Amino acid sequence: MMRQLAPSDPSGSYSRPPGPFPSVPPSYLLPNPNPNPTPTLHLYVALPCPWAHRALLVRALRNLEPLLPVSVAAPGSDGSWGFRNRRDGGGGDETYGGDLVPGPDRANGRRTLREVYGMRRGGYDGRSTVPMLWDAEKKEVVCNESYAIIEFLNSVPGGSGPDLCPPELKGEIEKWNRVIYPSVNNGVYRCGFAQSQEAYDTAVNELFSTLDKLESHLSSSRYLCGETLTLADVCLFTTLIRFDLVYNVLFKCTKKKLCEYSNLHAYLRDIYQIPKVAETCNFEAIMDGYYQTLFPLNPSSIRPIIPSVCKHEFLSKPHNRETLSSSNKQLQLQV
Ligand SMILES: N[C@@H](CCC(=O)N[C@@H](CS)C(=O)NCC(=O)O)C(=O)O
Repeated sequence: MMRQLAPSDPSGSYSRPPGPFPSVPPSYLLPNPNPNPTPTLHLYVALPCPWAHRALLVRALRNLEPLLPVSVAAPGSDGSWGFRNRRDGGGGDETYGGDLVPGPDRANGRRTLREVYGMRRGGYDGRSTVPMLWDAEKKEVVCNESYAIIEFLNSVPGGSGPDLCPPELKGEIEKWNRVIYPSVNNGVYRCGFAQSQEAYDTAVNELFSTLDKLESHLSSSRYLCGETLTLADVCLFTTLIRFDLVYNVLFKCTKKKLCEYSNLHAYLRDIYQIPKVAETCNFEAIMDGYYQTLFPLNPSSIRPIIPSVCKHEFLSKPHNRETLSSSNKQLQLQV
């Protein structure tokens, strides 16, 4: 059962299959003289997914909602992504905020994400993953690798709000990503999908030793790269917001709860309280998505009660991190 859910190498370690559309083709990249740079682009996401959450966050922080419509899929009975029609109780009001609930496929009117992938010329029989950037005019998948999508969305002309990847921080952002991706973002999956004790032990020790280092780094740095929120923070946030809700319990990331790390938890609250971020976090959908669909890990599909530290009221408590921003202008990467 686990083998179907999570491919592993001979040692039992989870190995994430690479996506077949790893980068945004240069024709979509700058310089782009088109006054509306994304006229035909459409974003497919699902609310439980941390990788799709990255794209929703950058879309919100860069104020791209008017330029980039979104369709929100939900897990179907077989765990694959599907869309809800209005008569199924699906959302779909066009006002901002109202689009972040599972609803219809607004670009193609299909019932499942697999059908959308299958519309591309040449067909498709790979994994139908979110996030996925779609060219509605060419009927083609542009990219389905979250980091490439968020780098692209950050650079799209017409976006406003802070640059999340300023040139002077690009090197440092990449260094953080090399730490965070294997040990934390993919690290929680390496714990949950391990198929041998040894693979689990390696993954869980790597995860918590990295969280310990992040805890120490964030004691004197407001964000990972100093006082500027960057794409590296976006990537860390979408894993941390799911940590006590899901990964601590379902993926056996049990050494500590995230709320036991005072700096990491305050950092999480700090980002959560940035305008529009909370609207991208749907705790009910996250719980349903993980506990009800990862059948081999939770055969009864019982959804545990949401811990109080994961609720909006708790995440809205003061974080007192504003003062860190001015005291630390010369940060060095310490991990
Ligand atoms: N490398 C991809 C991973 C995306 C991914 O694994 N998405 C999951 C949801 S969390 C998915 O859509 N899985 C469906 C499937 O494997 O069929 C990224 O970072 O964008």
